[in-house]
Amino acid sequence: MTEREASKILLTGKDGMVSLNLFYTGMQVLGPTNLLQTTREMHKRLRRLIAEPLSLDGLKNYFQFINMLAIQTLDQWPGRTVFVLEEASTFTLKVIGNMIMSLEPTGEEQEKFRANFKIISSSFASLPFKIPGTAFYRGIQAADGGDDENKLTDTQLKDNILTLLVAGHDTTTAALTWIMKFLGENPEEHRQIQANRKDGEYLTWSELNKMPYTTKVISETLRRATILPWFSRKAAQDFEIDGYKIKKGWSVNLDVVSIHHDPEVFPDPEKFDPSRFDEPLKPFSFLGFGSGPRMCPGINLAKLEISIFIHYLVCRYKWRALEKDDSGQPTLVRMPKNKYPIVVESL
Ligand code: HEM
Repeated sequence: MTEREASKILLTGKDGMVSLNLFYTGMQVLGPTNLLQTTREMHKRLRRLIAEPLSLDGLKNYFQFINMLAIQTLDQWPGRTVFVLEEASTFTLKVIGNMIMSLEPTGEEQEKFRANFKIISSSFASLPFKIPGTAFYRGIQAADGGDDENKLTDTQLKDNILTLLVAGHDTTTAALTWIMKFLGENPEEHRQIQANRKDGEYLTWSELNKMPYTTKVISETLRRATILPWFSRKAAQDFEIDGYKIKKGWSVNLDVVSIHHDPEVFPDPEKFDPSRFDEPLKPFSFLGFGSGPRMCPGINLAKLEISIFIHYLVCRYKWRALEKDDSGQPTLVRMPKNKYPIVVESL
């Protein structure tokens, strides 16, 4: 389905009309109780549990870690060819590894985690989970009300933590890479923030929450690159959509690339233009983080990581792309095929 109207029906999924259609390997890897496969009450409950640690308030705890990691990562960039996709992947994995498992950014455990996660992305493996004891685990358990009967089982916890890792890693990696590709060098907002800062050299929490232009650049990147090009649903009952009769059990896919390139909503759709987001858009025309009950629960985290990284990048460095190649990899999460090679200079 390529129309905005269809996206409204499929994404709001009223009356339990559709469920998320997870491909077979995804179901196997993520386990039977993962958020993506659950529906109705259980889905709502799991969403409620992960909402707190992924809220802006919850994320404050990781702000300093992400700040320092962005600085350290960028410090290593000048003087060599940097494949942005690879670096973005390392950065986002370290962030989520720290959040969910309290992993330090370097050391043996980090290496083990990275190696296993690579296997997980394409098949199965067990992760060196140390979940009990981490702040994230306590956050989830606390949100659960402390009632033993209602506590998530170990399997539910494992499945869902893995789901967050898998759902949050490639997506944020791709977004960070594409944003650098589209951003070119448009540093005004960040240099202004830096110039207005009275003391200290690091980005502060309140500055982070006042970046209107960067927010538009992120949205326009997600529109133009459409990192998740289609969303898949399974019909839980017979229904009709846009005059098509859909039978229970069928897959219905929403073609988000078409919705994001509808010239009626986005004139000259191939052009990168953050000012498209100056005014509110028609409902269901921008689906960078989805919409409805399955809208991305990692939206705050993704924006936080990207904004921090971009801040230090544009304040401290200038960069140049080494290739002019716009093709993407044929993967579910769209990424630049050439991993976006650049060279970087300190300012
Ligand atoms: C820029 C980065 C990201 C993008 C573009 C993105 C995009 C999306 C989109 C479009 C959906 C809805 C898919 C659908 O309706 O079929 C979604 C769902 C989801 N995202 Fe994200 N995401 C990002 C980062 C993250 C992060 C950092 C996390 C976790 C920490 C995360 C966890 C999830 C989960 C668990 C779901 C499924 C929600 C549900 O079924 O209720 N995402 N994401």
